[in-house]
Amino acid sequence: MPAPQCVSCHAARAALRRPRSGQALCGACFCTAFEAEVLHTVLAGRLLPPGAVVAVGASGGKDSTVLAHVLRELAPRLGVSLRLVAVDEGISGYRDAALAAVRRQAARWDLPLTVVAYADLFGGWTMDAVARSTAGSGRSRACCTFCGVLRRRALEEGARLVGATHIVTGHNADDMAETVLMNFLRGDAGRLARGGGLGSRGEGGALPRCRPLQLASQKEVVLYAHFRRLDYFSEECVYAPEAFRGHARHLLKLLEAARPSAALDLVHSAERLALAPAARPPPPGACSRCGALASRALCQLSLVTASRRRHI
Ligand SMILES: Nc1ncnc2c1ncn2[C@@H]1O[C@H](COP(=O)(O)OP(=O)(O)OP(=O)(O)O)[C@@H](O)[C@H]1O
Repeated sequence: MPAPQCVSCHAARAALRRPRSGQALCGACFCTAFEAEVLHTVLAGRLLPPGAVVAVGASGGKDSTVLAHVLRELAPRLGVSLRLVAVDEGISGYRDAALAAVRRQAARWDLPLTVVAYADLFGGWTMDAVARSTAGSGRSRACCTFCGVLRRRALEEGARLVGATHIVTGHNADDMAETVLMNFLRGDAGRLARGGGLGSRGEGGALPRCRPLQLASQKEVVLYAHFRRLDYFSEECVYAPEAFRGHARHLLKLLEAARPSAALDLVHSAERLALAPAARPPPPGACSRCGALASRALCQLSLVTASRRRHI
């Protein structure tokens, strides 16, 4: 049976059915609709004001590749300029290939790229060194949590280096739904209380951050990359199989099989669960050792480096 006609242009054959709505669209109309939805997310949420210098966290993966491409399309209408900032965590057998993809993208899109490395920012520490130092200690499964904290700091440094006023990352609806599930499963009331808004205005002097793809499903991000023929790096980080996130991902897939809107429902639930400002836990303070943002007395980096010193 031939494919149905695209319900938007009525000229081309449909190439897909949108996973949530079931709408049959051709590739070109799907990409136009996807870009319009991201534009709406940015404008309705007032995420990026005209004149903003936007640092795009570029990992080389599908989400940040799609984000950079869409924002580049929308930049003239939004009145913003873009810089790519990539973080080299020092993960051999993984990050070098991903960085090569980011370099190809920067050249293809003619966007300035800055690479910041953990080793330069954190006294010679790379993720490989952290993983070696925690191996067998029962803390190795926390590698991804730890890396996430350092990456946040590194992205902030990189963004400041290029004169950015805002930071954007490629987290999509599935990523956010997994995080909500993880916060529930860990009983992390503090994070749940902060809710799942589209970004932060910049607590404690940090640059404002936002996630313009937060309402887009992973499937549609992949479809967009396919129809726009984007070149991205698709391998998983070598430390990811140990991460708790994998269980949340599995759980989300089961939920989506029964209820296709499960990921977006979880994202919206997190927004509704956000507590009134007065009932929220206090905002993060400063690490007593290095002064970085921290929700406890010592930040994650100080905790790891302090315990490493004790072992020596
Ligand atoms: N090494 C990095 N350098 C710069 N930004 C990063 C890096 N790793 C992650 N990010 C940012 O954080 C977002 C979410 O991170 P995640 O770990 O899901 O990335 P990924 O799976 O490697 O790639 P992607 O999300 O781009 O497909 C990315 O979309 C990107 O914007």
